[in-house]
Amino acid sequence: MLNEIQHIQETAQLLHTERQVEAALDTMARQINIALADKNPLVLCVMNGGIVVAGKLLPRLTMSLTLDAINASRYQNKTVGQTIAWVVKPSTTLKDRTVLIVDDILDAGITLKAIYDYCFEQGATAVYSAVLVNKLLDHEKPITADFIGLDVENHYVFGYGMDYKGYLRNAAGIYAAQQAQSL
Ligand SMILES: O=P(O)(O)OC[C@H]1O[C@H](OP(=O)(O)OP(=O)(O)O)[C@H](O)[C@@H]1O
Ligand code: HPA
Repeated sequence: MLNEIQHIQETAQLLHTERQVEAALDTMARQINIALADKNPLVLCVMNGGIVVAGKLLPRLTMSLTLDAINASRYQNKTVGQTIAWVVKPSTTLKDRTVLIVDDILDAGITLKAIYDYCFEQGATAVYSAVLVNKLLDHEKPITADFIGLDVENHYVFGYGMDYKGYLRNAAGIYAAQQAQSL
């Protein structure tokens, strides 16, 4: 496995540098600070991928807020999505709260839509979403995010929380994985 990960890392194409990602996070935070200034939001970090984005975004936010996490996993460390496994649900109540869902990537949009619906089912009054990366696909998605950092073309990407088979979430930039070879 580690040979494959090393190969993926060495052959990857850099799409957005660390500097570009940090600038995108600044812009997202500015927009969120305006939109949610007096909303006392509950920030829901979508584990695991959302952890880096949430960690980088939170110190940039200036309103009063609380933090919780949800773990809805559709890819389960693979590169093709399946049905969603609800691994962890938030421990705080969403009732009567404005929720800000924070995730690393909006790909097909199935995960975000399911979490969005879940928040309303739990009694949230308003639900916003922020994703660092929006993958450009040639078909409609069930949901769009309110705050988007960067667009990427239809590659399998990693870095800034996004994984390749569970690895490379710590890459300090956004990279496109080239086709994996049998190693
Ligand atoms: O738009 P979609 O096609 O539904 O995919 C996006 C979701 O996939 C990834 O999560 P994953 O299921 O890989 O779990 P992870 O956060 O633990 O990586 C990512 O973090 C998003 O939550
Ligand atoms: O391109 C991706 N990379 C990492 N995780 C993902 N989850 C959905 N799409 C992706």
